[in-house]
Amino acid sequence: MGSATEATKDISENLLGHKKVTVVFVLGGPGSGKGTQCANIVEHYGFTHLSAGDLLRAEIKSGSENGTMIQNMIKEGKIVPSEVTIKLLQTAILESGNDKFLIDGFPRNEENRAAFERVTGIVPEFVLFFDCSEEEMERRLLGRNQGRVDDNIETIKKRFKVFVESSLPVVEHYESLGKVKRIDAAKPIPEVFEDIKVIFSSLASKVMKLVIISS
Ligand SMILES: Nc1ncnc2c1ncn2[C@@H]1O[C@H](COP(=O)(O)OP(=O)(O)OP(=O)(O)O)[C@@H](O)[C@H]1O
Ligand SMILES: Nc1ccn([C@H]2C[C@H](O)[C@@H](COP(=O)(O)O)O2)c(=O)n1
Ligand SMILES: [Mg+2]
Repeated sequence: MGSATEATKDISENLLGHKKVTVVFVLGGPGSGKGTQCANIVEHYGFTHLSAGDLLRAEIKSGSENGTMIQNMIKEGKIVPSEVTIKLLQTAILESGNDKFLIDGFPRNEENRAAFERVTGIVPEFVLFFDCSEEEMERRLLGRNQGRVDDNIETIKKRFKVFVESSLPVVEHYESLGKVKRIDAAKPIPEVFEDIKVIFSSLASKVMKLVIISS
């Protein structure tokens, strides 16, 4: 029964306001394929995908007072202050109507991580980490063609530096807690998803067991 109790704690004891939620952080370098695979996970496992970068880009488009600051930071490959990004994530979670979320590209640094835990009380179920070489990520970003202001070689180099210096320590933090599930993201898209399916199918059966135990 020990493991069932632990699983209950992990899945249920995070609260956002009065809402209980399950969160998976999806981390990896720029262009490692996070967004691509989140779309697959949503389709198969019913999660809501919240990309911190997409939320920030939507904030720029909305004409918000923070828009210019966000735009400049994204162009420079810098990380936007946590309070801005967390507010966007909190609003999206509360408005979603869902109770399970893929939070993609967040937390990006220690400040993001600590502030999110402090403000929301949410501890991730696990971290899905996309492991990919810079050479491959650079090739993908330069071929992405989605009109992003940061998909140019100058900004890409800056984003890689920020990733190594600020984001990898967050992954190491979760690794020390035994929470990281590492994916070889250099494989072709369908093969990466096959590896991801193993992880999410086992999460789904863990949740099913919990439902049976508690009913
Ligand atoms: N496994 C893969 N093999 C080859 N190309 C891929 C793979 N996964 C994604 N791509 C392509 O690489 C590009 C970047 O993918 P995606 O946008 O999913 O990355 P990301 O990790 O979300 O990047 P960012 O952090 O910049 O948002 C896209 O053009 C996508 O089609
Ligand atoms: N937690 C975050 C996530 C993203 N940003 C900014 C800086 C990133 O370079 C940019 C693009 O993000 P992506 O779409 O690549 O995940 O958005 C941030 O400041 N903080
Ligand atoms: Mg993305």
